[in-house]
Amino acid sequence: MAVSHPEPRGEHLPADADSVLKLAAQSMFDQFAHTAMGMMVVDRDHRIVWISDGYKRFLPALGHEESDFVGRRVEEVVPNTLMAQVIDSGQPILVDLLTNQAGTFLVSRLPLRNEQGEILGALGMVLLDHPETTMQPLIAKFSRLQRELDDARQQLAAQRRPKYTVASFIGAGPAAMEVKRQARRVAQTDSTVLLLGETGTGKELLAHAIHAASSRAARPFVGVNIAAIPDTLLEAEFFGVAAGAYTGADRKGRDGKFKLADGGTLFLDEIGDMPLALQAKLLRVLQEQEVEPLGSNQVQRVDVRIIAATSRDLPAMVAAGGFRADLYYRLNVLPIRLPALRERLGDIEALVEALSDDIARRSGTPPKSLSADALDLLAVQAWPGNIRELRNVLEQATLMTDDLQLTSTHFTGLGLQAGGARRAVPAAEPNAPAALEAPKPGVPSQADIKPLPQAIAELEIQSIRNALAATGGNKLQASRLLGISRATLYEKLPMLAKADAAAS
Ligand SMILES: Nc1ncnc2c1ncn2[C@@H]1O[C@H](COP(=O)(O)OP(=O)(O)OP(=O)(O)O)[C@@H](O)[C@H]1O
Repeated sequence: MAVSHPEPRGEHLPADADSVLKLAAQSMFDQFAHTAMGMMVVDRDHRIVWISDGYKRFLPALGHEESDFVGRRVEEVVPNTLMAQVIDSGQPILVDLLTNQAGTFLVSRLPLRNEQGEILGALGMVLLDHPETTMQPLIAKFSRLQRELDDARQQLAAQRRPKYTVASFIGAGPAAMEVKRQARRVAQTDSTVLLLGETGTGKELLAHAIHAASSRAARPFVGVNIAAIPDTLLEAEFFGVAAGAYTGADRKGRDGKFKLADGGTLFLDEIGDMPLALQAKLLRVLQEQEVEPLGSNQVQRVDVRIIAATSRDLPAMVAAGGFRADLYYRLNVLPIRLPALRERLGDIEALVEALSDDIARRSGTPPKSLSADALDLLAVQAWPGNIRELRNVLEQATLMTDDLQLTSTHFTGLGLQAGGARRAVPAAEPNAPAALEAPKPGVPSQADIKPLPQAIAELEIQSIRNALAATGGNKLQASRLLGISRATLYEKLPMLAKADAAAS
């Protein structure tokens, strides 16, 4: 297309390419600064360092004043912005629509680099502040999609909101009070916390509580049970997968747990089960606060507080070469040891009350009280599975009867014995047919014969129960005894709960 230009008067363009480019860049910037509705500059830590005068008029709608806007991380004060993505990826977003409570805007975002090409930050421009008038159909569709996305994000945030506070950790004895004191103290810091204790002592509950009491409470709490994920998938689960790195389900790329927990807390449950190769990578992430998704050669900055937990003896694992010493010291900054239930039996009554209320609320049944002899019986048990086991026993006793008060008989029926020992309870058979003929001594009667799939399933359930009982609930040890992977054991655990429910 021929364009007629007025005859240049006076100065000409500089002759060398470098100067021409500099001139072009300067002119473009001046032009944009003039015509754009607003501009902002953000540094590589996502903090806003400058906004133009034009931008300031959006501040009231965003709910901020200049003094509490400049200096903040852009994603905290501009909902739905992609400035952070531009900085982290180094890729510009030349034209985009941004919608938030201040309106819908046509925006452009460019990374800012130094002469070595390193990212220093990004420049954001609001090109048009009422694009709906000129781009109506596109905007309508975009606004609908954005609303749907906001709803989905809110639902996700609600799911990730902490479920427990420090007050949810029931117990008023000295051991429980000390745990709560330590939890409140570490919540005030941003350091790594290591929760140590047997299975079922409340490590996950406490991790939620520490997050809820910390300055990160409004940001996500993301939990990963390392023992439940096959080793081959752990790396992708932690660090994510870059788009295009794989075919199939991960083709579009996927954020890892570190990224999902950005700004919040990442709970690494069963850290003692982490394979050695991944321990080295985790250590690097903790030191650098940067992750590199699989199949990408770009790092993403993350700001994550780690709470790790284990029921295993980490110093012994370090000594045996199964856990890296450097990672152990990195994690063991603020250790909290959770007492086993048998070390705080004085809390049983308070725990029973809180757990019974919770069971009643969840099952929609009236809350049940416990007689004194029932409490005495519970107080002499060893509780290898700790509070989780206490809860399961209460749940089974509650579902077994309509009585509003549970007595010791309800619990002896479940195998609990006065001396604290356990009697094996045969699995109930609600649909067992009546005996067809009198059994001959030494020969099984026909009524004893079960369909093979049922017999196999029962044997499987019983073997898993035995392995868990023999290892005090340690799933890794139990899976080793059974000769199956931890992941397979976790897949099978719901069968046990189903069998319990069917038996009661
Ligand atoms: N102090 C407590 N007060 C009330 N409930 C508790 C307490 N401790 C644990 N629980 C309950 O016991 C169950 C097990 O707790 P949790 O999952 O936190 O234990 P854990 O130590 O993380 O177990 P694991 O090591 O097996 O993952 C949960 O239902 C939890 O709510």
